[in-house]
Order: sequence, then C-alpha cells, then structure tokens
Amino acid sequence: MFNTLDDLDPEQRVLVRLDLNSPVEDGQVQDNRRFDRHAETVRELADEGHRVVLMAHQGRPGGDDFVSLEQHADILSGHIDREVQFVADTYGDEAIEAIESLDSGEVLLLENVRMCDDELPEEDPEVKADTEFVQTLAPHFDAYINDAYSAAHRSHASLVGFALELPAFAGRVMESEYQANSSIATREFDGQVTMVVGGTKATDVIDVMNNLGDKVDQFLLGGIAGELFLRAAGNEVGYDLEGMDFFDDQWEANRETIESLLDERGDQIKLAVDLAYEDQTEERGEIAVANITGKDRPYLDVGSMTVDQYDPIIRDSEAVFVKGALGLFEDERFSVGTVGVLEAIAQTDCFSVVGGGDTSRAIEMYGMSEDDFGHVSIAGGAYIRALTGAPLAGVEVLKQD
Ligand SMILES: Nc1ncnc2c1ncn2[C@@H]1O[C@H](COP(=O)(O)OP(=O)(O)OP(=O)(O)O)[C@@H](O)[C@H]1O
Ligand SMILES: O=C(O)[C@H](O)COP(=O)(O)O
Repeated sequence: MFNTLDDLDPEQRVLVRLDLNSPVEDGQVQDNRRFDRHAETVRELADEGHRVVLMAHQGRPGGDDFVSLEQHADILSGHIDREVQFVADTYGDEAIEAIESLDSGEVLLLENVRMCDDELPEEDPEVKADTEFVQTLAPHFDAYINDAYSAAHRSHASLVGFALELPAFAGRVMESEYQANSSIATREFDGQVTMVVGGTKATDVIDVMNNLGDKVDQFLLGGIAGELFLRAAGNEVGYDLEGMDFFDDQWEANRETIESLLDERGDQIKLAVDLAYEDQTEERGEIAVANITGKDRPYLDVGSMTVDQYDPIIRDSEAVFVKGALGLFEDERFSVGTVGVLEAIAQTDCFSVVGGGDTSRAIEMYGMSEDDFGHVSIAGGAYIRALTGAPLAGVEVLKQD
C-alpha cells in the first residue's frame, strides 16, 4: 500500500510533516492529543539515529490562532523527553543552516508552513512539487515522511509536493489512522454495523448516509443534526431561537435531502425519542419528543430514554463508528447522550472507531480510556472524508503503484 518507517534506510536525513494544529487560548498553544500521538513517530525516528526535521502548520492566515510554532517545539519536547530545536524560518538561509547543523538523533521544528506563500493554494501535487519551497528544501533530505493524516485532505505543498521529489513514507500516525478510518468503506463485518452520528453539521450526516447506507445497518442520531431529522419527521424541534444560528440555514439547504433520506432509509435511521434542556433552576430537564408542542427552548442533548434505546443496539453490534456528539457534552449536564453511547461501546468488544476532532475529546474529559476503543481518531475533516470513501490528496501521493 505505502512504505512505512519499517522500510526506511538507516541514518537518514528525514523531513517529517506532522499535524500539530492546536487550540490557542489568549496566545497560549494548548497541549492536546496530537502531540502525544505524533510523539511516537518522532521518538522512533530520533531513537533510530535519523536527523529529524519537522514541518507543521498552525491556524489559517488572518485567524487569531495563526501563530508561530515556537511553543509547539516546547510542548512536543515534553512528550518525547528530548530537546526539540526550533528555527523561525521554513526554507530560507536560517532554516537551511539549522537543518545542515543537525546531528544524528537530533530533532528540529521549522516555522509554521502556512507562513510560506507556496504552501496554501490547493493545487495538483505536480504544481506543489515545483514550488520554490519544495525545490529549495527537498535536496537537503534523503526521505519525506507524512504523519499528518488529519491534514491529508489538503493538497498543500508540505502535504503533497515533497512526496514527488523524495522517497516517501507513512509515519506511525498516518498508518494507524488510515487503516482504522478507511475500514468502514473497505472492510466486511460479519455482524451488525452501527454508526452514531451527531454534531453540528447536517451535511456530514447526510454524506455518511448517502455513502454508507449499504454498509451500515443502523444510524443512531443525535445532536443538532439529529434535531433537523426530527423536524423533517414532523416534530417541533430544530428551530433557531433568538441568538442561535444552528438550524435555519441548514434546514433551508438540506430539508429535501433529509426528507428523502427518511423516506428511503427510514428503517435504518433511529431518532431520539426524548431530548434534554436547561430548566428554570438551571438543572437538566427531559421531555419526550412526542410531548413537545412549541418552539420555546433549545435542546442540548438526547434524553435518557433515547440512550436506553441506543444502548442495546450498540451492544449487539459487531462494529460501531462514531461521528459527532449527541449533545453539548462540554457541559456535564448535557453529556448523558454522548457519554452513554461511548460507555456502551467501551464495555463491549466490538470493533470501534471514534472520530471528529471535538467528539473524541469526550473520552478524555469523562475519564474513559482510549484503550477501550478500537481506534480514536485525531482527525476532523479527513475523518469524514475517509468514512465516506473519498480519497485524501496527502495519502494518494504516498501510495505505491
Ligand atoms: N444539541 C446541541 N446543542 C449544541 N451543541 C451541540 C449539540 N449537540 C452537539 N453539539 C456540539 O457538537 C460538537 C461536535 O460537533 P461537530 O459536528 O463539530 O463534530 P465533530 O465531528 O466532533 O468535530 P469536527 O468535525 O469539528 O472535527 C460538540 O462540541 C457539541 O458540543
Ligand atoms: O485541524 C485540522 O483539522 C487540520 O489540521 C486541518 O486544518 P485546516 O482545516 O485549517 O486545513
């Protein structure tokens, strides 16, 4: 399929693309699971005595989180227990000097690749390979390693250009993410396959249903997306109240598609039977969907009866995939749905993949162990594409014929 670190010659000068894109609060880069995961690849390369040069991005130009990678070097250093040098340059003289001064087993992080003009426009790999950025850096290396699975849906220079100029390899994160996340599209399961879909984006849920309808036996819905399906089924939910902008635009754009999905795949689609809200005393209240008569409050989670209905379906499944949260789990009062399904998955020995940048955070937040899941993805946009079988530009260029 593609070459991995097992195929790398000894003592190489390696250029490694990671995805260290992180939340930034008041200018402070927040440590997160991406550092921990990529640490495995970086540690292995350094332990093997390669000269390790890392590339990554942070934020998008113009955004508050578009910052230097200096803090990332410190955070990563803590995860691999060795120094990560940093140079505030990507392919200028300063960067080249730092690269050329590296010794065996040393690690250097270059500046945010999105600060280079050549990085961002989405173009074909051949065009990216021909940029000054790639043409200047590539001759200083023996091999290119892409570990940035979660950014691999972007056809940017650091993700697709170097693979055409240097022998290319998949890092450990790339390998494991690719195998797990593509499995629903590529693998046959003996028993029932269940997909838990929620979150805020109706189009993600629609894409998954359109592409995987024949592979998945049951879709268990929740979240904002689930409310839109409930509304299409004739319930008085899924409306924006003052100050909200979750529903109206999505309803207008997706109403017909949702209605036809309910018509065509109604047997496979399980909707919430009750929902949770914040009551007058700021506690969690619950109401059966059948008893909702007015558009008077936002719903923030699926209810406990819904969790009771979803739980046995999960326990009877051979494989369970999760995309998107069933409620606003960041607030403990509205974590019941998301945590309920995750606990059911953790307690069974089904094959499972939990993804979505936000959703997988619930595992750590509520004290569950990643070891109880088959795979917990660190990808967002790349995960939904992989689920639906869409190719990822950064993976395609790694593939061997
Ligand atoms: N009823 C709800 N009201 C408000 N927010 C909700 C509700 N249900 C789910 N959410 C929010 O949805 C978010 C997850 O949605 P999203 O569609 O972004 O899914 P994801 O797949 O985890 O993330 P991403 O696609 O960004 O990687 C959670 O942070 C959760 O708070
Ligand atoms: O955080 C992510 O999902 C990836 O790093 C991709 O970032 P992007 O959406 O800014 O390209």
